[in-house]
Amino acid sequence: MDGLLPSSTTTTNGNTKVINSFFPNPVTTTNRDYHINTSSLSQTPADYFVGVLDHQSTATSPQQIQIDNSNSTFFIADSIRDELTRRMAKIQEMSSETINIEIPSKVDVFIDLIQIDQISGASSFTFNGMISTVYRATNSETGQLFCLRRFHSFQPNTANTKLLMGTIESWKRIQHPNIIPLRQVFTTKSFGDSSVIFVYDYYPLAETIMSSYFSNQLNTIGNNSGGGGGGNHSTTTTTTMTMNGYSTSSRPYSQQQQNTRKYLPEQTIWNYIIQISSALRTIHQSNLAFRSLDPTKILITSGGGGGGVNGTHSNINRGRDARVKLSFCGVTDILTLDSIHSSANNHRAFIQHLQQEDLILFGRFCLSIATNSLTAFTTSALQRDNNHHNHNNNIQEYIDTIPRNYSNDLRNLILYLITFKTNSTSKPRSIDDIMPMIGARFYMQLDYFYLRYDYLYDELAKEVDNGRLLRLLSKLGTINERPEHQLDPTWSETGDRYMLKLFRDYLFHQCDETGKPWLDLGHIISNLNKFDIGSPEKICLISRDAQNVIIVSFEELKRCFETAINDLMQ
Ligand SMILES: Nc1ncnc2c1ncn2[C@@H]1O[C@H](COP(=O)(O)OP(=O)(O)OP(=O)(O)O)[C@@H](O)[C@H]1O
Repeated sequence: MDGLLPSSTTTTNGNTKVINSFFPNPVTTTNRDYHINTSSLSQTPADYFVGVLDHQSTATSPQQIQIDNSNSTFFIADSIRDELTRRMAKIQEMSSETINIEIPSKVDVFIDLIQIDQISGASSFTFNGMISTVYRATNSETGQLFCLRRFHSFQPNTANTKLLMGTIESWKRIQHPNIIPLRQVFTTKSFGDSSVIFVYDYYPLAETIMSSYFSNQLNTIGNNSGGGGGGNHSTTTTTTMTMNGYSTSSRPYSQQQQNTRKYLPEQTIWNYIIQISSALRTIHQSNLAFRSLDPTKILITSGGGGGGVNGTHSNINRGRDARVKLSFCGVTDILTLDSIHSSANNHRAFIQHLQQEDLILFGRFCLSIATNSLTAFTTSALQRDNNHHNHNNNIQEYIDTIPRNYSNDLRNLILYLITFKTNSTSKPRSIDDIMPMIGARFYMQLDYFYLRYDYLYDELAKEVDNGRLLRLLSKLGTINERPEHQLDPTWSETGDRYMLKLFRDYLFHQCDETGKPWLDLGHIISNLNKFDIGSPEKICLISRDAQNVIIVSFEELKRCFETAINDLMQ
């Protein structure tokens, strides 16, 4: 129904009048009545082509009940439609610009590979000396889209295939709303080298936290290791930085201009904390560690624009309904296979150590978003490894800035996560420890998401109705004027199907008194609804040459329609 403007309505004495919405100069509806009653039957046939709109308040379809003075009661809210439309456009993007001779036409079962985010024009990511490239691809067997992360020139470790397969299976089993699931891992020579491909679910328009919040700071890393606050822009376009063991290429200056946001609302930070901690909890409970927690590996998959619970834009709610997901799951484990340990005890201790590292990285991540400083993440990452004392001093500077903008609770949570305990006798921390620190904010965020859920459900209901009408119209279009049935009496101009053709004219091809096309979405929708439910109400159908006039009920039309569509489907 997109593209058709909705009708507005007025209600007088229990009658709802749908006012022409479709065209700028609507025909006045006051004197129009499409209900076939004795008085209307006395009209001339031509009168029936004049606009006909008048809903009784005892409307029989949900669509009629929904109609009111506002467009938003008729169609899904603009903010949701915008986001979904942009997603669809992204999905359908098959741009010729991205045709790249280095990309094979088929990799395993995947076709139509398009490199995602070719920001610097080159593969931007290295891990353990391996270059990584991310593609969107279509599974040729199912038509589903996936995200393929390829590591170039991979030498598989054949020493422990059982452990490798076990690790892959453990990651594939993880299902969580804040984790992008790993579907498959395979090696391929399709790119002309020996590559390993990690297959993940694809999220159109997903944006990394890095590009969403920190792209304007990338070039300052390395030059600026002081206290919190965003850095100045540099006009350099190809700086390379190292973060958490990975090297990344920075964005061009034009891209850095996009996100110059100051401090995030505290609720948004708690929103991220709740979602990411929940993901880590599931990973840790599965005896695994994420090992890659940094701003480039956390994706905002929806709601980053701050639509708000009811679709209204507000800065206060910016990011409050953002959905975040951890990407890159399993990569470190599978590529390094460094979890090979002879005894079960060693293995447990090793995983526990990695989980502690996850908590520290999580703390650094929270610190960086709370201070709006990528340096808070990278400095602490580097300095912790080099010198604990300096590390603590510099981190303290960042932590001290938190209460200027946020609660002590947030500060304490970050401090708890970030504090690196060297004492091997101290009890290992668990992600569950932070639950009491989040406290009642869980409820606040949950309430917020429930409200959003209810709102989205209501919006969905409108489109369900529109979807029903689209299916009805598709069937009607399929039946009408099929050339191969021209000689078949049941399909001919005198048969049952003829009425459906006249009904099509009745819906779409009416003219006003002056012979001008009369277009009204309300007329179309209300009559389609009556047709769909097979209302006993009658209408008058007139042939184009005005020689045939047929009085028929919607019920009868529906019977013709069902017979016709059943015939076609056999
Ligand atoms: N599952 C996914 N669905 C959709 N897009 C994804 C998915 N995983 C990653 N992406 C997108 O692919 C792009 C590249 O991902 P990557 O993890 O390499 O991030 P990056 O910011 O380019 O990091 P780096 O600079 O370290 O390479 C990012 O724009 C990210 O949003």
